[in-house]
Amino acid sequence: MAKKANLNGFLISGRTKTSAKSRQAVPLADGSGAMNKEPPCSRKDDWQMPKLKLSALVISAFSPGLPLYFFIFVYRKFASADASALAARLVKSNGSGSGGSAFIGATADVNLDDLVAPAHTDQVEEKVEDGDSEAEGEEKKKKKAKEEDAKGEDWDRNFDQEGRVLEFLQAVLGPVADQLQNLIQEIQDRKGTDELPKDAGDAAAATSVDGQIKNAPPSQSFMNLKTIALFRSSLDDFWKCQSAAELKEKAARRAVARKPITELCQARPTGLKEAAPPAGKKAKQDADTNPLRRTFCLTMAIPVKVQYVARCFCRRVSFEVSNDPMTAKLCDCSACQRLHGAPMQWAALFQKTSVRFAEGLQFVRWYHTGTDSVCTSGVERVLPSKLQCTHCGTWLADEGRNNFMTFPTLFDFQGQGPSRFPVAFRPRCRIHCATRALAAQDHLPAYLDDGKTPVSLQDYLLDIAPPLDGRSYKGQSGRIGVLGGSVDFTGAPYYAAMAALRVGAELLYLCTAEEATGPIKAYSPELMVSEVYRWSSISSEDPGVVQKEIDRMVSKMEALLPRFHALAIGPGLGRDDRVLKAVARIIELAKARELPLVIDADGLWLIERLPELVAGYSRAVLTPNAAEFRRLCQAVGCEETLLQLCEKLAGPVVIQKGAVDQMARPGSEVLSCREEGAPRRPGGLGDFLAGSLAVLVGWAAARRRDPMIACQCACMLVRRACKIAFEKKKRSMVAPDVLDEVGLAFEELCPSKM
Ligand SMILES: NC(=O)C1=CN([C@@H]2O[C@H](COP(=O)(O)OP(=O)(O)OC[C@H]3O[C@@H](n4cnc5c(N)ncnc54)[C@H](OP(=O)(O)O)[C@@H]3O)[C@@H](O)[C@H]2O)[C@@H](O)CC1
Ligand SMILES: Nc1ncnc2c1ncn2[C@@H]1O[C@H](COP(=O)(O)OP(=O)(O)OP(=O)(O)O)[C@@H](O)[C@H]1O
Repeated sequence: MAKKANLNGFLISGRTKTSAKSRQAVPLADGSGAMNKEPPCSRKDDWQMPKLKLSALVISAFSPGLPLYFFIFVYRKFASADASALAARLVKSNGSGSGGSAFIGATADVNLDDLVAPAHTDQVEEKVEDGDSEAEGEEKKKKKAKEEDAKGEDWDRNFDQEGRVLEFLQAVLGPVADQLQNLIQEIQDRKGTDELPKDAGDAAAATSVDGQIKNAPPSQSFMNLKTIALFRSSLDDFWKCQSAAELKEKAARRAVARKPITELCQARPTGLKEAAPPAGKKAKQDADTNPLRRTFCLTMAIPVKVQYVARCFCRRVSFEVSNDPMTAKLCDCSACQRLHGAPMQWAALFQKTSVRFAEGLQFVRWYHTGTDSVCTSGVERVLPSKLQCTHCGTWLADEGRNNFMTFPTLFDFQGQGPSRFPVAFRPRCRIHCATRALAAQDHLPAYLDDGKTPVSLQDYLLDIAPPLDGRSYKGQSGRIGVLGGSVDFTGAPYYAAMAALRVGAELLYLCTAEEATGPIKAYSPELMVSEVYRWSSISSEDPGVVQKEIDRMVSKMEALLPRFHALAIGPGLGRDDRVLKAVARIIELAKARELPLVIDADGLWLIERLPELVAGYSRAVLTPNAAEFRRLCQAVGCEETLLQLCEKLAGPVVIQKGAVDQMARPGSEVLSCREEGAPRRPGGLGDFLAGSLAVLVGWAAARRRDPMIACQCACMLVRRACKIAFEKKKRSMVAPDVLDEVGLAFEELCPSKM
C-alpha cells in the first residue's frame, strides 16, 4: 500500500526524489527561510522535501491546527529525536497550553514517515505482479516511478503558476513570523535541558491550571487555539479564491484589516462546534448571518473521540468531551455558593480543545461577573464567562481563554452513588475555604485561595502526594537517588534511602562506592544499590587511574540522573577530595537537568569548599546541622544568621536543623518547625530528614508547589516519627526505631485514603 497521511481531509502524499528546483527554500514571510535547512538526518538518504509539497504540507498542517505545523518544523530541527520525545518537549516548552495538547492530539496518529517520506517506490513495488521476471518487474517499477515524478512535477508547476501557496503563506504567516521565530528559538534554547514529563506528577503539573498560567512562556499566547482559529479562517478564505489575483486582493484586504494578534484572538472563541443550522430558507439566511454560526464553525480538526456527554436539565444544550478532566475541585467561594444556590461548586477542568458543543448552542448565554454583562452571542462575550442554558437556567460551565470548567453532575454517568463518577472527576482539593458554608467531612486538601495557600501543612501534603487511586505505575510516584555511602559509612545512605521509601518513593537508587554495596544490599533488598566508583581505584597513587575513576563515576551518575525525580547527596559520602571532585561535576549535571537536590552531611562539606556550586540554584535544599551551619556561614563570609546565609547563596532553601528547625530562602520569611520530636539524639536522624526531603521536594517540583513548605513538612514528619518512636522505646530508641514510625507519622499528616 502507498503510504498516505490523510490529515483531516487534506491528503498529503510526497515523493522521495525531487528536482533541484523543488528542493529550494520556502521562505518565511520575514525572509528568514528557517524552514529550509536540510534535515540533520532522515530515514532515507535521498530524502528531500519538495518545495511546494512542503508548502502544501505546511498549509495542511495549518488546516487542522497550528501545532502540526510545528511538528514538521521541529522535526526538521531535531530529526534525530523520536516523535514522542519531541511532543513532550514541545508541550513542555509550550507551557502545555491548548497548543500543547492540540499538538499531542495532532501528532498522536500521524506517522512521521507518512508525512516526510511517503514512498512512491513502495507503491510501485506492490504493482509488480507475481510471475513477472525480475527484469520486467524492474522495468515496470522504473516506468511507474517516471509517471509518478511527472505527475508530481505537474502538480508543482500548477502550484507555481498560480503562486497561491506562497502568497498564502506570506499573507498568513506575515503577522506572526516574529512569534514563530521566537518560539523556535525558545525550543532550541531548551534543547538538551528539557526532559520528558517523568511521571503522573509531572504530567499533572503540566496540566494544572496554576502550572499553565504560571509557567506559560510568552509564546503560548501565540500557540493557543484562538490563533489557530484565525489561521483556519484565513485558510478558508484562501481556498475560496479562484485566482492568484483574487488571493492577492484578499491578502491585501486582510493586511489592512489586520489587528494585533491578541486583539483578534480575544474576539474569536474557539473549540466549540457550530450548532446544526435551523431548517428552512429564512433560518438558513439567519444561519449565514448569525454570528454564532461564524463563531462556532471553528472546529478543531483533530479527531475527537467522544468520551463523555454533558447536558443541561432540559437537555436542549449538550456538549461532548474527548478526555478526562485535568483536575477537579470543590470551590467554597461565596460567588459559587450564590450562583449555584449550593454550599459549594464541584467543577472539573478541561482544555477547550477537548470540548465540543453538540446541540443547543443557540440556547447558551454568557454572563461575565466582572462587568455584569450578559450576551447570547459568542462573538461578543467577554472571557472568562459563565455559560447558562437560557431555557432551563442550568449553569453549564465557566469558559476561560484556554480552559473549560464544567460540572461533573451534568454528565450522564451510569450507576448510582459517588462511585459512578470516574476517578478523574472526583475532587482533588477544596479552594477558597475561608468562605466555606459547610464543615469539611472529607480528606481533601484545603486552600485559602485558588490553590496556592494551603490551610495547613496537612493540606499541602495531601495536595502534593500522588493520589493512591491505583492509576499509576511503578515509579511514577517517586524515583529517588541517594548519592552517598563510602567504605567508612554504610548506615547513613541506607537510612536516607529507607526514609525516602517509607515516605512514598517507589524506586530508590542508592549510588555508592563498590566497597559499600555489599553491606548496604545486605541491609535491605528494597534498595537498588549501584556502585558508581571503586575506592581502590579512586584512592590510587597513580593520578591517571584516579582521573579515569572520577570520569567513570561522573558518567555513571550522568546515565542515572534522568531517572530521578530528586537526588539526595551526602549521607555517608565521606570527605575524600577525589570523590568530592566527581560529586561537584555531578551537581553541575543535575543542575543542568533542573533536578531537585537535597544536600546534607558530607555534601555540605563540599559546598563549604565550593559554595558557588549551588549559588543561584533554587531547586537545591541544604540541611546543615549546627556545626555545618557554622561552617557554611564562614565559607560564604556572612554572619551566622539563616537569612544572611540564604542571601549569600542566592537560590537554595536552607534548613537550619536544631531544637527548632528553621528554613528560609532568599527574600523569604523564616518558617519554622517546632514539632516536639524526641529528646534522644541517635545518629541517623539527619539522614532520615534528607531522604524524606528528597521525596517531598520531588513531589512539590512535580506539582509546581512551594518547596519551602515541603521542607517544613519533612521536618515535621521526622520529628513526629521521633516522638512516636521515643514514646515506645524511650532511652533505647535508635535510628531504625524511628524508621519504623515514619509511615505512621506520615499517615497522621496525610491519610492514604482519599
Ligand atoms: N550510621 C551511620 O553510618 C551514620 C553516618 N553519618 C555520617 O557520618 C559522616 C560525618 O557526619 P558528622 O555529622 O559526624 O560530621 P560533622 O557534622 O562534621 O560532625 C563532626 C563534629 O561536629 C560537631 N557536631 C555535629 N553535629 C552537631 C550538632 N548538631 N550540634 C553541635 N555540634 C555538632 C561534633 O563535634 P563536638 O561538638 O562533639 O566536638 C561532631 O563530632 C557523614 O557522612 C554522615 O552522613 C551520620 O549521618 C550518622 C549516622
Ligand atoms: N534539639 C532537638 N530537638 C528535637 N529534634 C531535633 C533536635 N535537634 C535536631 N533535631 C531533629 O533531628 C533531625 C536531625 O538533626 P541533626 O541536627 O541531628 O542532624 P545531623 O547531625 O545531620 O544528623 P545525622 O546524625 O544524621 O548526621 C532533624 O529532623 C531535626 O529536626
